[in-house]
Amino acid sequence: MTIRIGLLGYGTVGKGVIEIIHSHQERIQALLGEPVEVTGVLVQHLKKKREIPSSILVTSDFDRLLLQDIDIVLEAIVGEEPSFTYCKKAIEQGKHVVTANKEMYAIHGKELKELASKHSVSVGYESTTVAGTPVIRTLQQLLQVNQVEKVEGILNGTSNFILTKMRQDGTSFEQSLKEAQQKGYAEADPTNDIKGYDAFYKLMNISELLYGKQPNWDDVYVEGIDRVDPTQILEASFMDKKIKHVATIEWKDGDVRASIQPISLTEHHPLYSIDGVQNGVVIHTDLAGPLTLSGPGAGASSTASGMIEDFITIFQQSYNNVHQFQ
Ligand SMILES: NC(=O)C1=CN([C@@H]2O[C@H](COP(=O)(O)OP(=O)(O)OC[C@H]3O[C@@H](n4cnc5c(N)ncnc54)[C@H](OP(=O)(O)O)[C@@H]3O)[C@@H](O)[C@H]2O)C=CC1
Ligand SMILES: N[C@@H](CC=O)C(=O)O
Repeated sequence: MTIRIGLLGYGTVGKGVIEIIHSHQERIQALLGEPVEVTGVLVQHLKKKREIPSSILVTSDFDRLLLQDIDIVLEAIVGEEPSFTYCKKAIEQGKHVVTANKEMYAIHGKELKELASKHSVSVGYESTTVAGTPVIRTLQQLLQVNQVEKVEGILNGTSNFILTKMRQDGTSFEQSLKEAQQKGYAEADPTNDIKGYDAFYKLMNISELLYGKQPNWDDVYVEGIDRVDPTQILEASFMDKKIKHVATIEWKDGDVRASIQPISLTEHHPLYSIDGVQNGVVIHTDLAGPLTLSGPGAGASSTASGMIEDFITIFQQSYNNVHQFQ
């Protein structure tokens, strides 16, 4: 039998997913024992020209996609809605879901997981947070015994790319943002990237995983990189420091505290050397000590890789009759 995938979105990430399924078909089939096929792709603008094989249904009607008898939905569209409605509907019809949509997941992740558990399916969300760099997987693994006291992270590829270009090459903010958009790092509307909200949603997903709750959103200080001045970057460089956009979450005084802001770091900080589109997290644990994990924070290949890894894990678990990611 073939495993049938319904893909939501054919932008940077959606295209990356199709490419990996095509280029790694043999490997995936060896892992799952069955061939894998994308049977339908959901898009917003049907008239856009795309190079999608004619065997794949291209539609803007989600119900039509569901009629394709799919086993799993890979969701790579943008924003809270209609993403949440589609994921919910898919789960209610017994389909697994993998999402890269950090905003939707920060708002509705908990509800989706509970619903998935009721319907004996799974939800994967690795790519919501630092693309395909396995931050979620690593935290899930650590949580078995360790207590994670604090996580500090550079969580937005676009912001780190821009700050690095401004510092290393003296490129303007505007030009660096343009390059980040051309490379597929920035969102089509980059407001959330440069104002810190993209990192905020990722941090909320980490919070939910670590502490089973999120801080009150109004209590979280969120500042983006849009007001960082080239002279501040230069002044930091003169003192051998780098300005980095750092998101922090910790358990303090019986509650979760979080903040997101540009901070000047010395070379002794583990996030100091993380440049360009690379992101990184420092995980402070009680037993394993501080651990640093870094990798690409954005881009087609990395993000699609995270989604495919989730997809494989879900089917391996379902063969073993285990459901539900943490
Ligand atoms: N780019 C990256 O590096 C990363 C992205 N993500 C997340 O992945 C998701 C996709 O990102 P990305 O591929 O960059 O985005 P793009 O803007 O490149 O592509 C978005 C795709 O979604 C489709 N789409 C948007 N809204 C709707 C809708 N209402 N109904 C149906 N289709 C819709 C668009 O259709 P059409 O083509 O017709 O316009 C397009 O194909 C986002 O949630 C993003 O935050 C996560 C990690 C990294
Ligand atoms: N726009 C995001 C994409 C990945 O989540 C970023 O730049 O980090």
